Amino acid sequence: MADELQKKLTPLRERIDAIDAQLLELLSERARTAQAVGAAKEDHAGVVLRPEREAQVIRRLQELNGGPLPASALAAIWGEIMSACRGLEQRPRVAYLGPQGTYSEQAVLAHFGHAVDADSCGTIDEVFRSVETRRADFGIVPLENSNEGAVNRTLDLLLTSSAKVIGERSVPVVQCLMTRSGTLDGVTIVRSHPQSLAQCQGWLSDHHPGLARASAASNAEAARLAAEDPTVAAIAGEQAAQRWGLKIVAAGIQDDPHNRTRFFAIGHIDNAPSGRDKTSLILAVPNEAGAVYRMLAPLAENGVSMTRLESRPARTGQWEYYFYVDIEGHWQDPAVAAALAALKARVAFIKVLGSYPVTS
Ligand SMILES: C=C(O[C@@H]1C=C(C(=O)O)C=C[C@H]1O)C(=O)O
Repeated sequence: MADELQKKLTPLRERIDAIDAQLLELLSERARTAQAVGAAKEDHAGVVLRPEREAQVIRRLQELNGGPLPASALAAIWGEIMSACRGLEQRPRVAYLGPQGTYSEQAVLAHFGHAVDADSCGTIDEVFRSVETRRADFGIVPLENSNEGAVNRTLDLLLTSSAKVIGERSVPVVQCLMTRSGTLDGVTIVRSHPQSLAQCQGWLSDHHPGLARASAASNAEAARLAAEDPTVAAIAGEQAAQRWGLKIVAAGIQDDPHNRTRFFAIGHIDNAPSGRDKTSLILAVPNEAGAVYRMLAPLAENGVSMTRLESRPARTGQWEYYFYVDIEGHWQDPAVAAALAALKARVAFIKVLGSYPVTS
């Protein structure tokens, strides 16, 4: 029986080895060609990383794809290929909310691939500062969670920052309860980022109503604390358990199984249109009847779809708000440009945070 299987496997494995050798040859040729592009850019002081071009490379292959690999697999594979290719020219330094093992770190790798120097920061403020002072080329900041809504600190910092939004990345969130021993024996407190505690509050109340809850600066920081103290459990992603040597007590404990967090990539580059883009704006209008309606009318009049609307108090004490709006299209697209021109004439304040390729 084993012989029979071996007889079938041997030629198939030989075929895979031969294909891999061919792939390697092609990948090496691709890398050399990308290096030539890099050299040409250097001659013209161009930026190495071009998000719109990378989005187009992936979309073209997804269109060509006849299966069996799914579109998401092509995006992951070519994302890494392009990361490795541009890494030969320049590894971008990317600041994120650390420590290692956070979903922000996962978003860094999903967005930029592994050929990066990922720079862990203690706070979202520090991520912004790092990008603003050009210590980092890019930053990854959490923007919204499908369960808990906006990350207010990020919204507030976007208002005043000189950094532009250069990309978006959505990461599935699978929360796990973890401890040093893999059990809750002797555990009195569970720690996590407040958003994560909120995402698991139903499960915690049902399964461990007696466990005290306390906040931590990040999920991975909670994991680090749990690694130091056997009376502490943490809620974090699986990668944090690996990073801090913890064992998982229960996995997938978030109240919504489809929980995702959306991140913004921030930096100083201006993306050209990729063909399928979004633009993020901040708007403010006078505090008077019909103002929000008038604010949004230019979008509808120009056939521009709004994909997100969020408000934050302007902190003037007068019930004034900033509106965070995402629209479909690039600021250079004629319909978007017309809508923005009309908006500028109507609103008290407008800031275009950036246009960037849609990543699905
Ligand atoms: C090679 C280039 O530079 C980088 C690498 C890319 C790639 O490997 O395909 C694509 C865009 C850039 O981020 C290019 O601009 O074409």
